Amino acid sequence: MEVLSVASEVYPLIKTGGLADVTGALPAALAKNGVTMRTLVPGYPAVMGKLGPMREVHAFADLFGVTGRLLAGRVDGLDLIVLDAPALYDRPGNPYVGPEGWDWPDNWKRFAALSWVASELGLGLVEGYRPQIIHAHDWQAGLTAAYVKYGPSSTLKTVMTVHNMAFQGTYGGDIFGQLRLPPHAYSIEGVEYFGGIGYLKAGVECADVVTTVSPTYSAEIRTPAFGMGLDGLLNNRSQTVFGILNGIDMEAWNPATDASLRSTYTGNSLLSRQTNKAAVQEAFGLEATDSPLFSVVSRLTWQKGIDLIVANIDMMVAEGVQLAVLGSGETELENAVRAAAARHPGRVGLITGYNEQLSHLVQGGADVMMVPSRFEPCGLTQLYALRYGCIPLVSRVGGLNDTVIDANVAALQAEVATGVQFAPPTAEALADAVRRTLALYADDKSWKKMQRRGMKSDVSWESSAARYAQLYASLIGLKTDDDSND
Ligand SMILES: Nc1ncnc2c1ncn2[C@@H]1O[C@H](COP(=O)(O)OP(=O)(O)O[C@H]2O[C@H](CO)[C@@H](O)[C@H](O)[C@H]2O)[C@@H](O)[C@H]1O
Repeated sequence: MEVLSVASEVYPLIKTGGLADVTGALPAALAKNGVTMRTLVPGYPAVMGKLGPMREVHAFADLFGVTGRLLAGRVDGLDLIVLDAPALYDRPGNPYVGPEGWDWPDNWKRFAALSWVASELGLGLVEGYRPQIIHAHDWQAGLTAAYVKYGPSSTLKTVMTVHNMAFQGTYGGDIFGQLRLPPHAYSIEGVEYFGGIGYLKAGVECADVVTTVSPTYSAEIRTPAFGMGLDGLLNNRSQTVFGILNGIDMEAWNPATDASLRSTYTGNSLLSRQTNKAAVQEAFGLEATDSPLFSVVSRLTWQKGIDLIVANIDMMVAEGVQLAVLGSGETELENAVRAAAARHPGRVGLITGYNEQLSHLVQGGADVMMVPSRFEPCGLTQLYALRYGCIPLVSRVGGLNDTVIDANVAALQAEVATGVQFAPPTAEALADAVRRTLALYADDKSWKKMQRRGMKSDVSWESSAARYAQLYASLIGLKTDDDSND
C-alpha cells in the first residue's frame, strides 16, 4: 500500500510537540505492515538545513501566487517530499508564529498550499508516484480531504487524524475565493464553519475516515465539553471515527542506550537512575538530596493543567518534594512557575525553551512525571515516563486514561498499577493525588515494582501501526488477516 502522510511537523526535522513524534515514528512502524509511507512536509529552514542530496521532482510556477518546488529523498530514515516555497516557509522561529508571538497572517495560505500540493500528488503530479491514500494530520493538513473530495479522483482515499481538537485553523469566509475550491465547497458538507472556513472541520467533514489518537478521546470528542464545536459532526459520522492509541519510537526512547542520560539503565539496574537524578538536580539548580523529585516536561498551557500544579507548589515543597519544570508557553504560567522557583530556591527549578536532550534526562532521573491535563488526546510524555521508570501522575482524561493504570487498592493487590490517576482535573484532586503518590514513594519495594511494571508495559507502535494498516486496507478494499474494527 502506498500512503502519503502530510503534516506540518515531522521528527527529527521539525518539532513543536507530539505531532512530530507521531508522524516521525509511524512510517517505520507501518513498513513492517506492508505500508510504504512518504511524508510531505513544508520546507521550513530547520527542514531545509537537514536535507542531504534531494531530487527536484516538480516545480510550481504559481503556488497560490508564489513559486515553489518539490524535493524528494531519504532523510533520517524517512521518505520525504519537501515543499520548498521560500515565500511561504522560509521564516525564522516557530512554524506558526512570528517573532512577536502572533500567528503569521498568511497561515491560511501556507497550509492551504501544503494541502493542495498533497492532493495534487494524490492525482499523480509526479511521474511514477501515485499514493492510494493520503493521511492528513491536524488542521494544517485539514484542507487535503476537501481538495480530494471536490477533485477529479473517485479512487483516492483520505484519512484525517486529529491530534488536538483545540487547534482548528479557522478563518474568515473572505479567503474562500483564493482556496482553489469550487463554489459549492463553501457549504456545510464542505469547508464552511460557523460562517467562515474551518480547516480541521473540512478534514473531519470530507475525509473517508477520521481517527484520533486514543479510544477515550475519540469518545470524549463526541461530547460538547471536548468536541470544541465539532462534536455534532463527529456524532453524525461516528461509524467512521476511530481511536488508535499513539505509540513511541522505542529506539529513540530507550533508557538502556539513551546518549542523553548520564547513566543508562534497565529495570534491573534502577539504582543507576540516581546518577541521572543528580544530573537533573544540577541542571535545574536543585539541592542534591534524596527528596522525591517530581517533574514536568510540557507546553505550559491551560490544556496541560499547569495552573493546577502552580496552585499546589507550596504544599508540595512543604511535603518535601522537589520539582523540575521544563517547558514554555503562556507567559502568565511561565511567570507563576518562575515566581515559585524564586520562593523555593533549591526546591523548585524552571528551564524554559525547548530542549529535547534535557527532556530525556528528566525522564531518566525524576521520580514522578506530572501530566495533569484538562484534556489530552493521547499524550506522549506519560508513555516516555513509563518506558523510563518515571512514575506518571496523570489526570483521568483521553489517552492518559488509556495508558496509565492507577495505583488503587485493587490494582496494587493485583500488582498491575503503573502510575497514579486523578479526577476531576482540579487543584484539590491533584493535591490528593500528590499525597497518594508520596505515600506510594515511601514504600521503596513496591515503588520499584511499579517502576518495573511501567517499563514493561507495551508503549510501542506495534499494535497501533497494525490498526492503521488495517484501516488503510479496508479503505482501498483490501482484505487483511484481521478485519475487525472496534
Ligand atoms: N520544553 C520542552 N523541551 C523538550 N521537549 C518538550 C518540551 N515540551 C514538550 N516536549 C515534548 O513534546 C512532546 C509533547 O507531546 P504530547 O503528546 O505530550 O503533547 P502535545 O500537546 O504536543 O501533542 C498533541 O499531539 C500528540 C500526538 O498525537 C498527542 O499525544 C497529544 O495528546 C496532543 O495534545 C513530547 O515529546 C515532549 O517530550
